[in-house]
Amino acid sequence: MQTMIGVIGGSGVYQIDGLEGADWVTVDSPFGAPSDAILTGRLGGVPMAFLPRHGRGHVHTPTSVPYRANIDALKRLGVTDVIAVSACGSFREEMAPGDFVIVDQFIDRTFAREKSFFGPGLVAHVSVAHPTCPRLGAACAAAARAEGITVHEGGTYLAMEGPQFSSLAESRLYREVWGCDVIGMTNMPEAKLAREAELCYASVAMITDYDSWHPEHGSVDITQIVATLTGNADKARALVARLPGLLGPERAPCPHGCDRALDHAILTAPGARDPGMVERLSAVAGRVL
Ligand SMILES: CSC[C@H]1O[C@H](OP(=O)(O)O)[C@H](O)[C@@H]1O
Ligand SMILES: Nc1ncnc2[nH]cnc12
Repeated sequence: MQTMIGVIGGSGVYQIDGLEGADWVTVDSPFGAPSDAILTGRLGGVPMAFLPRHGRGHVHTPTSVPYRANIDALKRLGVTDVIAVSACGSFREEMAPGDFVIVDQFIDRTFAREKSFFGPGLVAHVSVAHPTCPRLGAACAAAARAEGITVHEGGTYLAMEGPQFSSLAESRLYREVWGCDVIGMTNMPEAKLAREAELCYASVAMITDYDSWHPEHGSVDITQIVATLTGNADKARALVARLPGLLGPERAPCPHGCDRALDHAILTAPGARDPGMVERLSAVAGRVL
């Protein structure tokens, strides 16, 4: 099978450079319009698709990002591996602004978003015990190291609804009681939906600030975040440029089973399935429907 890398660019990452045959394509999805057109092309001989999560010009809030349409559209284009690049606050002294963290766990505190492609008439339950792909995460870590980026492998991401940043009490709770490492507003339900769509998903958290727990840094300051974002975005683009060489054009089945997540997940009997739902899920779940 052929590799196709999908990159979801977060705050500050609205385009990537160097794609051969670069073309912004509009992809229709039964789940609505994606955040923007998708930049397609080839990098290092490997097909790539880039989608700015908030749209060019940053028009979507973390709540209004059309997560289902985005993942469905990437799947329709043939993407096999999704790299999510996201600005995050840090709960750890040693995870400093400018560092990257390869996230491997999440606590999902979002509450105002559609979290599944499935529903009445087509019910499915996938496991997200291990919501990211270790193979893809290791490639991102290797790419970061090759670029001289300080990278921490493994970390728990607290996904909050936003758009306001956390209170001091919330920040302390997430850090001291729940043991989280970073905080952001967008990787959930994105990671859950990628798993439902049988896509390998890795999350690269780019630290912009210390959230509000840090006694010497005080409240989260958006001006400081934006200043750090610019440097982080350049590093993220350099990391992405390394991925084709690390992943290669040919792809074996995922050793962790991300691409087979739906093997036993659908509970609705074939004769009881809603034909409209089956049609809507033709890209996400077509392999097993
Ligand atoms: C720019 S600060 C808050 C904003 O940045 C992050 O977005 P993304 O994850 O898309 O990089 C965070 O989740 C908030 O949406
Ligand atoms: N401190 C923070 N909290 C939530 N999302 C963020 N994105 C960047 N910094 C953040």
